[in-house]
Amino acid sequence: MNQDKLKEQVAHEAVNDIQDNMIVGLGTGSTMYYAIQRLGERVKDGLNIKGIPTSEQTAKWAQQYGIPLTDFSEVSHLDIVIDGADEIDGNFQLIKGGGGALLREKIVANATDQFIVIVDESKYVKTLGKFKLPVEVIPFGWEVAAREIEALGCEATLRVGKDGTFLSDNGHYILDCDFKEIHNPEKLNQDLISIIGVVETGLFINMVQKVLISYSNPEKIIALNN
Ligand SMILES: O=C[C@H](O)[C@H](O)[C@H](O)COP(=O)(O)O
Repeated sequence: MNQDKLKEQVAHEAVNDIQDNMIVGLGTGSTMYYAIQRLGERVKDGLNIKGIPTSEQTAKWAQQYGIPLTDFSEVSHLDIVIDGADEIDGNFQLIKGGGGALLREKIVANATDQFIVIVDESKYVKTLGKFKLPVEVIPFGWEVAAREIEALGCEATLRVGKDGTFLSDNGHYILDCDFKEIHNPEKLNQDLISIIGVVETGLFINMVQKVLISYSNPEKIIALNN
């Protein structure tokens, strides 16, 4: 089975957890696309929910599929948040931000006690770090922040988009940091966040309640509860 099919299956499974009257955090990325599409079908069939999107792209898809949206001016707690990830390890620690949405994703994930992560088998790893860790930084003086980040033991590359330097939805830059292997994600997160100019990191530490992983051979979805 190809990776897109695995993403679709795990996304559909997660959407089964959504019930009437819930406030739902909607993550970002290609796996979430399938969840948004499926959720839109359920809304069409009468499911009454409101979503909070974690990116402009997700907001567009939600509108396209007829999902009513709300925001933090109306809501302070979310009943459930569903999101993809770039890597997850056996301790439920995550790397996110491959799509640049890590800051809003972390704000939304922090506002629930039901943060559900959906991944295909390729994202479930023994040690985090093969995927370059996205770190969101203020554009002014980003070079200084990058040098301090590199002093922690990585190579930090400024992300480039199709129109030049990539800008997050919040108007910030993203540094993709190649640590190779991250053995103490909690400490690294602390060290990074204490650097002036760093807005947020793609390390999601002790935030996940449940992960759903789709496998191809044999075909199955495994749920791990934290
Ligand atoms: O910024 C993007 C998000 O953190 C995504 O959740 C992550 O990159 C996974 O995306 P995808 O489902 O496209 O692999």
